[in-house]
Amino acid sequence: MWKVPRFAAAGSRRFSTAIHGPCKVHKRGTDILHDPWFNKDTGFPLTERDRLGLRGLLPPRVISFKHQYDRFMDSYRSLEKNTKDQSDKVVSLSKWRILNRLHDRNEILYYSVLINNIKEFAPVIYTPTVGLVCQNYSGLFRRPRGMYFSAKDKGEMMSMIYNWPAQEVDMIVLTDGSRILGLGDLGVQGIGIPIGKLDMYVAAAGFNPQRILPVMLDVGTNNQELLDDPLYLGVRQPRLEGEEYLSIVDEFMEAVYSRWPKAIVQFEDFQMKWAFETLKRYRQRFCMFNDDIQGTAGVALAGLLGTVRAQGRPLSDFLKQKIVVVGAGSAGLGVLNMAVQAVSVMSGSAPKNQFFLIDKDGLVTTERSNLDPAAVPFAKNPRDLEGLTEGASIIEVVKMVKPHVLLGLSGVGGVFNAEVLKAMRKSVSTKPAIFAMSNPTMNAECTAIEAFSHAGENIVFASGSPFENVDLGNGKVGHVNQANNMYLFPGIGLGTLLSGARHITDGMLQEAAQCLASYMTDEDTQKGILYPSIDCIRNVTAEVGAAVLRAAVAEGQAEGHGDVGVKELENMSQEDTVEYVRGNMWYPEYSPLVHEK
Ligand SMILES: NC(=O)C1=CN([C@@H]2O[C@H](COP(=O)(O)OP(=O)(O)OC[C@H]3O[C@@H](n4cnc5c(N)ncnc54)[C@H](O)[C@@H]3O)[C@@H](O)[C@H]2O)C=CC1
Ligand SMILES: CC(=O)C(=O)O
Ligand SMILES: [Mg+2]
Repeated sequence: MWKVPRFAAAGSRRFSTAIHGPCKVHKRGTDILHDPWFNKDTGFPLTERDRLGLRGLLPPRVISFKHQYDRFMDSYRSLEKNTKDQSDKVVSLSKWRILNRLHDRNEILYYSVLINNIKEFAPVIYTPTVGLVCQNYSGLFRRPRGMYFSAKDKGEMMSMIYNWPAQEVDMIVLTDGSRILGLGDLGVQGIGIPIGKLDMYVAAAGFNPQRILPVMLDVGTNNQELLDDPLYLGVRQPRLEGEEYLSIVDEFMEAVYSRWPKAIVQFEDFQMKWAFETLKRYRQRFCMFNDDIQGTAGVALAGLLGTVRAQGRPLSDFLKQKIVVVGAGSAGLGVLNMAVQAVSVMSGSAPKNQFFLIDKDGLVTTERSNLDPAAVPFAKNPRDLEGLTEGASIIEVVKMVKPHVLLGLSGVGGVFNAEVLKAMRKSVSTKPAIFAMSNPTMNAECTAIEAFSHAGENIVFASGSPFENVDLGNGKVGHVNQANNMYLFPGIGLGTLLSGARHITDGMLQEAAQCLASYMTDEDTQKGILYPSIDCIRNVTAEVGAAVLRAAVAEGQAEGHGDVGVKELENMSQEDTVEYVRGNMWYPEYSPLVHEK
């Protein structure tokens, strides 16, 4: 059953004094300075410079880590000051570039500034700026990051995978670039998304950046503009389809698991047909999940349960909520699948006329010709619809249903227009909820200001990309939530890794969603605050990771990790498990480097 426990927020460690064990490095001299995993810039102590053949290759003064950190932040602040009159696009890309240059030079310093300023930097390395970066990636490209497997590499992947320099990989984020955020097919340029997601894995879950791998599966693109662009860096051919496509993904998955049998693969931003097909094809064979289908679903469900609490109602009222989902793609259908599972768990039966699904052709009913099989369970029987017919528009549905929640995962900016939002004033809920979850910002179904000004001040609002809170006048503030799968995927990954599970089950994902749903207090939810601040994302991830791990143990999926066996996992209390997960998070600190041939 869905419970409502509460957890104390924990602060992040800023500059830890913990002594790290030495780190082996198989290089010397300039090779170390050019390797962002090991480079400390001017921070190398003199003894280390002697040991590693660095003496004379750096200016003589040794700069402390804190000094390096402050120096970077000062440069960042100057850049902000110097670009303040420029367009949003120029400012965003300048911020991304300065962070990216640090990422390419010194990862410890990069992750330190990222973790300590996550609220400010997440919108730069993740949504929305990552969308702009992907759109311009071929021009922005300077240094490679991650791996690229293309349609031209068929038959070679089993050996190519050994080109990756790390002996161990824990987490892979894989895309084929076919549906990047709400921006469509960006081909090879979509690599920015795995990179941004994995930055969130490091920042939120403390994955070791030496054990993560962003991957682009370049099977061509159907984006003619990119095919015509002389700078385009991907394979210049239309996307592979059917068996040809699947054989490339199969070969990649076999190659990954032959080298790293315990790695976890997150599928990200695949167009809907391949998102569902690959999930079905691999989830029983490999330790993988689809973030857009499963991660998004858990975050949305947590938000939907939060809206029930925001109305001051018991969670069992979820069964009475009318919810209109706009967007019948991988994300929208993922949300509905999980919402239906939650209803079944709560009531023991299927939902009754509670959920309404709308796609680009309007309300989805059983009368639809060519109904997508994945949408069939949510297609309305016209007999159950009073006054609505197949293909009814959003405004017609909202006026007729007067839903508690209007949730957008359509990828279409502005589709919740003034008329639709005004119609939400007639919602049967005391606190109507509007979730404009599409990314990046320009693809959000509405802005926060539009939602509060048209739908009224008593709404609950959430968006996929961040918006500022809205000043409602008279000292009142309209709270903006960020309903983004970043609240779950890091914990799903970390909990799975530490459990040693070979598969990611529905039970593990449901526990992740429930944990997030119960994270906020009643007091917060009644103020319209459904999700925690991103500032405490490591704490959220520790709780979510522990919930996933415990579910894996309870279901007999866990096999243990490292020196910690299943028996020890079984004997951990809930608090012990949270501490165990937290204790396994990597923190960016310089370790002494020891040369080994
Ligand atoms: N906030 C979050 O955590 C997440 C947000 N998303 C966002 O959700 C959006 C959709 O993602 P997917 O489902 O994977 O895409 P998709 O391409 O699989 O599905 C899009 C759906 O929207 C429908 N649609 C298009 N135009 C419409 C219109 N004018 N009115 C109503 N429906 C319309 C399409 O028919 C389709 O069913 C993207 O913008 C993505 O960034 C996706 C995953 C997570
Ligand atoms: C957040 C995310 O995964 C998306 O917009 O696709
Ligand atoms: Mg995604």
